[in-house]
Amino acid sequence: MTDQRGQSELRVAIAGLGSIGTKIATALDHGIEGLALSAVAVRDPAKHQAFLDGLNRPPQVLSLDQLGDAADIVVECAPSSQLRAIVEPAVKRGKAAVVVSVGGLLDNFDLVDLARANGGRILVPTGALIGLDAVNAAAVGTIHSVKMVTRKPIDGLKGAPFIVQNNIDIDNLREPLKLFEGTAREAAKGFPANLNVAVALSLAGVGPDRTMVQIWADPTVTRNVHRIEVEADSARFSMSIENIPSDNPKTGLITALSVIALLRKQRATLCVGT
Ligand SMILES: NC(=O)C1=CN([C@@H]2O[C@H](COP(=O)(O)OP(=O)(O)OC[C@H]3O[C@@H](n4cnc5c(N)ncnc54)[C@H](O)[C@@H]3O)[C@@H](O)[C@H]2O)C=CC1
Ligand SMILES: O=C([O-])CC(=O)C(=O)O
Repeated sequence: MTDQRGQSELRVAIAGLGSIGTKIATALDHGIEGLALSAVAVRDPAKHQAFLDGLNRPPQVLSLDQLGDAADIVVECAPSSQLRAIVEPAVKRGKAAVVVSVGGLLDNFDLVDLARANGGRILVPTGALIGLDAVNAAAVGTIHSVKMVTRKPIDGLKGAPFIVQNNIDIDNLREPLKLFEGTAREAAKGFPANLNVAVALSLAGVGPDRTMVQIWADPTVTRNVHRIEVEADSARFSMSIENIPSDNPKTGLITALSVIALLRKQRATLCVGT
């Protein structure tokens, strides 16, 4: 199908139909200007059959490595352990990969070179965070420091490797406990399913080794709270966001919406924000 500008519809594939992936699939099925859902990859097809049958235009169900053939944009919404298996075949074929498990990108950064060599692209949405447009803009000048403080309810942190390895009991907390203070790179290792936002912030700004992060387990909050402070030669800004957890308590509801907003921009006539 072509639009009024003679452009053909962009085909989108989704890898992983969990809390984020199903919302993006539904939005595409309901209609995003110039885009169509062409394929999905799931771990257990039987589990998702009823959902897929309920879509107006059910996509093909393919393996992870086939998505780059069936789509122009492959959206990664799976655990970070699958990042390479999803992104590599797509960018090798010169396609775009939208990455939500952005923490996993740090250990697979050669994928950026691979994309560059093959005309592919890697797009990181703002996700569960706020204000990466301002951080991007400030980074065109000089950023002196970026600090982030994350507070999450206990369920949003349970099972994180840093907590398990250090035998920290967070189940019986009555007061906020600072679990971690360090760089975004270290945070991504210790909290791979909880701190993607810190890595996205670092890639927008001063990188994973200069972006400083605190992580608190906080039994007094019901939302995933992120506060950012940036000091730059163009501006000083503080931003905070209080995310309502989705059916996956580690994942804020706004994350899927951020990806949908990014997808809308791919073919929108009016684009607002960088
Ligand atoms: N960038 C950001 O701001 C944020 C990123 N995330 C990250 O996004 C990713 C997805 O999050 P959710 O949707 O909440 O997770 P989820 O656990 O709800 O969904 C992940 C899905 O991937 C599927 N999956 C696992 N292995 C697969 C495979 N080999 N092939 C196909 N599908 C497979 C699972 O069955 C599950 O349905 C996670 O890595 C999470 O850490 C989460 C929140 C914010
Ligand atoms: O960054 C993440 O992985 C998730 C997160 O903090 C949120 O949803 O607020």
